Amino acid sequence: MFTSKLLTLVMVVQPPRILLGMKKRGFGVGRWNGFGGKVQTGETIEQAAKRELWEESGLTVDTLQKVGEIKFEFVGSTEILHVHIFRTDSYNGEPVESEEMRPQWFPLENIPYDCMWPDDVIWLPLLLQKKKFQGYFKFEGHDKILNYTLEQVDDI
Ligand SMILES: Nc1nc(SCCc2ccccc2)c2[nH]cnc2n1
Repeated sequence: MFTSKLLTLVMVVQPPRILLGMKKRGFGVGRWNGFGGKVQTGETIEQAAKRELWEESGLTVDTLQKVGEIKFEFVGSTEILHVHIFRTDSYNGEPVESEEMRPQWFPLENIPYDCMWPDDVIWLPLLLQKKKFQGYFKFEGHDKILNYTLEQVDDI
């Protein structure tokens, strides 16, 4: 019996650069990632994505593009992480460090995949090509992908 946990992830992309945050604590600590977290009761997934982006980076956005959904299973856990992934090319404000994240711009030609979740190198190129996708990754621990599926979709 698996339960599902709704999470958001926002990738801020302004070619030729991408804004990532170094996770300072909690789940995924020590890895560069987009900005996101849990969906709270009473908010939509998109509202949660905008809230988490603001809380973690200080940025506000008018619009987010929904680009993907990935479900993550971790061996030994009955909780599936259902991550809704968004992209934005425009924002208001300037990135500021938070308790959770230290933001930094990276050239798209030099994304620090070695210091990110190991699945990111598989799906992030689709986001950068403005494709829409749906995926499933099964992890053993936080470093080893046992198997995965990833497909492009027309609508997400
Ligand atoms: N890129 C990426 N992100 C996540 S969790 C994203 C959602 C999240 C969860 C908790 C705090 C902040 C953000 C991953 N999990 C397994 N592979 C992964 N890849």
